[in-house]
Amino acid sequence: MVKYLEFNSKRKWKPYKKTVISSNLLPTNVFDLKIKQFKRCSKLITDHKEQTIFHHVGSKIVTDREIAIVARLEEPLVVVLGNVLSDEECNELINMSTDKMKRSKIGTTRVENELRTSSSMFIEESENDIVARVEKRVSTIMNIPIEHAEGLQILRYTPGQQYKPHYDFFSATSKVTNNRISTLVMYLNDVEEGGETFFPKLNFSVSPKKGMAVYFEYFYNDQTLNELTLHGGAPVIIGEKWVATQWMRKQRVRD
Ligand SMILES: O=C(O)CCC(=O)C(=O)O
Ligand SMILES: [Fe+2]
Repeated sequence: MVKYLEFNSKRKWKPYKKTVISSNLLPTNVFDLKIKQFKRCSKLITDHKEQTIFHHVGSKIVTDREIAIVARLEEPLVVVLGNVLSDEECNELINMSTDKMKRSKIGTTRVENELRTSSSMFIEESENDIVARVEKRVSTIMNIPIEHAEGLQILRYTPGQQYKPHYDFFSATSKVTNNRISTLVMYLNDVEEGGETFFPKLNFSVSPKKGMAVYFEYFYNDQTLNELTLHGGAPVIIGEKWVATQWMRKQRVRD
């Protein structure tokens, strides 16, 4: 009898006993052997996983609302979340921003650039009760104190507008010392067609849905994991797309 490991319902590796198949006897069930190989491989992967900022497990995050963990990719960590914002909060964020929209400015130099063709604006910190409530919730979800948060950025895309693949962190050559470490993109409306947030290196995309969000982080020691978070906003085909993006920095940016 030999001890094997299996992943139990509480996400813990538990030993279990199984009779070993003698090496000079071919297993009658090849599928059984494949399962054993898979278990050994997945144990190796788990052992080498890097620590993440996002610490929530299971299917829920309890804040002032109950957030649903809908799907997750482990490394790099990309999490799809449901019920992040109420309809009222989405509508209010859109209304607040509509009048203030300017052509998007991107990067540290804040120049206009074809990388992003949407319009955007930053919401001042805790501009009203709704913003303060959303920021608090976002800080709980992202597991980072609100002092590390840039102001919420609101983006509006009309048909044909997009955000080409990019990294949210600044490159080593940019000389930014307090870099970004994680992102939460919240969808403020339903888009009739197009506008997916896509991760070309992961072959993964998320369709916008009002109140839902996608979270990802890029604070890994292994730079290749950070670079797998390349992402963009696909062109909107029909309708409009509104998102609120929260970027978190390694060190505080507010008092
Ligand atoms: O619009 C999207 O889906 C992505 C937005 C984004 O990448 C960002 O705001 O950094
Ligand atoms: Fe981005």
